[in-house]
Amino acid sequence: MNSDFQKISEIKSLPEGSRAQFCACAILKSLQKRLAKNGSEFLVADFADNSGSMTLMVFADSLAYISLTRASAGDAFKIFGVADFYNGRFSPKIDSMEKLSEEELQSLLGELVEVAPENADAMRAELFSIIEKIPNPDVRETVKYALNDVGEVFFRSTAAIKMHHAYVCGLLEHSLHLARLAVKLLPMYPFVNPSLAIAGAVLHDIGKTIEYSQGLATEKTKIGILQGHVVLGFRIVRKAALKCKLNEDLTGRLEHIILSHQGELQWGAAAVAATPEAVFVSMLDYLDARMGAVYSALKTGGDGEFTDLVPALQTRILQSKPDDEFAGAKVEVSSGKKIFIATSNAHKVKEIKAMFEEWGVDCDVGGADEIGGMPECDENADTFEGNAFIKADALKKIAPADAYVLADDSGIVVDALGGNPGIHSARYAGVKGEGADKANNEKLLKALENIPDGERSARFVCVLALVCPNGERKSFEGRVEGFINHGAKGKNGFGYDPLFELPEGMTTAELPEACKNEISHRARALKELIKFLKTQ
Ligand SMILES: O=c1nc[nH]c2c1ncn2[C@H]1C[C@H](O)[C@@H](COP(=O)(O)OP(=O)(O)OP(=O)(O)O)O1
Ligand SMILES: [Mg+2]
Repeated sequence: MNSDFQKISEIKSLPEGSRAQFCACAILKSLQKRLAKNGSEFLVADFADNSGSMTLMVFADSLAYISLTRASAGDAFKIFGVADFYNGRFSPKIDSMEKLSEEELQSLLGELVEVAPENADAMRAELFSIIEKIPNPDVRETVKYALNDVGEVFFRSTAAIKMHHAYVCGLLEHSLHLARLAVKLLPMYPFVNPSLAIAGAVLHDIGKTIEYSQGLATEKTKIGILQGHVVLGFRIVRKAALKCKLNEDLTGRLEHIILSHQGELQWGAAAVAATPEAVFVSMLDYLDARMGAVYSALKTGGDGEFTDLVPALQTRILQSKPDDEFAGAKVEVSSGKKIFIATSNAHKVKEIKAMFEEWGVDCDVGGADEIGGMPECDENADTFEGNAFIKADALKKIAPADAYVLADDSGIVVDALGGNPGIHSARYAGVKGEGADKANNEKLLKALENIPDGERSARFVCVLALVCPNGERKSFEGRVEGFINHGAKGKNGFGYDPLFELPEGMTTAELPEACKNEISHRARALKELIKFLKTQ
């Protein structure tokens, strides 16, 4: 029967004065009895299909009047009438209407109600994949318990009667949007707890599963009117947290996100957001609710330059697209990680960048000079690791919050000198700046003057310290074994390279850069670090 009825949007655009007959299939959204000036009763009925809505006035002398007096919101009808206009407004004359049988209704459901634009199964799978990323297992279980507790209705419910995401699967779509936003934006705010933020994003509106009747015409339920989705959601989440034995502090903070997500007290929030996670979730909700309202307003459209008034936005929205021939262009934003290297040694930057390029993850590696230069710092720890973190922490203070900071502390450890110069390699000869490498090399050769071959074993050691955007700290060590020769050989590399003889019979200053970057202490540490980054 699909072909023998027309969509409401088609009927409303029939030419004025055509007085064309139509047949529509639509759902009764609301019904009111009114009195005309002459004292006779008439009914005002709002009907909608998935293309739009129309308001019908049905008078007592019409056959349709009898059908309608027995109807209630959510019933679906086949409507026969004539398109007519009154003062330029669509005002059809209704001849008769028949209630759709249950069978007809099921076969037409997709035509009658608006469904979220994204595929429901795919949205559901993506939501669960984000839930699996929640680091804290108790919070993760709490989210799953709450969803399981409310059941399938979460995945079908609308998110609203009118304001935003007001369609089948709108709640799923809106919750997924918040979860996606949370995952994308969390790196910018490392002080926001990720488990609570994602849980709050997924669960913030779960009370709507109870606040709304889940029939074809969404209305508030009795308990929905008496308690509202904020408090209903709080109750669902509290029960889940208690069942999952979430600790008291996390339970209180998760409850607070639900109670405060509505933003302002006059919008129905039970408390003003007072934790980093609650402020974060309420702002994500604000963004997605308003963008959802813009989407619906533009989709419904209208004849004018602007849409009809959008209550959620307190304005009308300009309908025309921007006059921009580049409007379809995708903005290229590197999806990779940003890493800044905390060193004032340009050789280290060059080697690390080359190695990242060779076997890196998708990341953008920069030197400290790109963000204001390496701050002065005192490398006064007594291990390579300690000094590496001193440098990483110094740059972290001025690095963008969503960037990783990586520092390298390295040196040469000579067995005949009891491990010296070791962590003091850079300042071994006490010379700073340009002449340092030369002075260090001369001092080392002098110190080993009387040490015979066979007792000149040494190794390069490198410790890389990584500070992640979320504050996590990791270190990785690499070594390469060799011995100290009797005089500088080779022009490549830096520091002690001309003196460091590999078992193969050449110094690391004689190796081409790419070869050094395969076997060096720095390469070995960096390979471990990249393994870690790939898990991030
Ligand atoms: O592959 C290498 N080939 C030769 N020499 C090397 C190497 N790797 C470290 N080295 C030597 C150079 C310096 O004498 C000391 C590092 O000292 P270290 O404090 O980590 O570096 P640094 O002061 O040059 O720069 P910064 O502290 O800003 O990272 O070990
Ligand atoms: Mg140094």
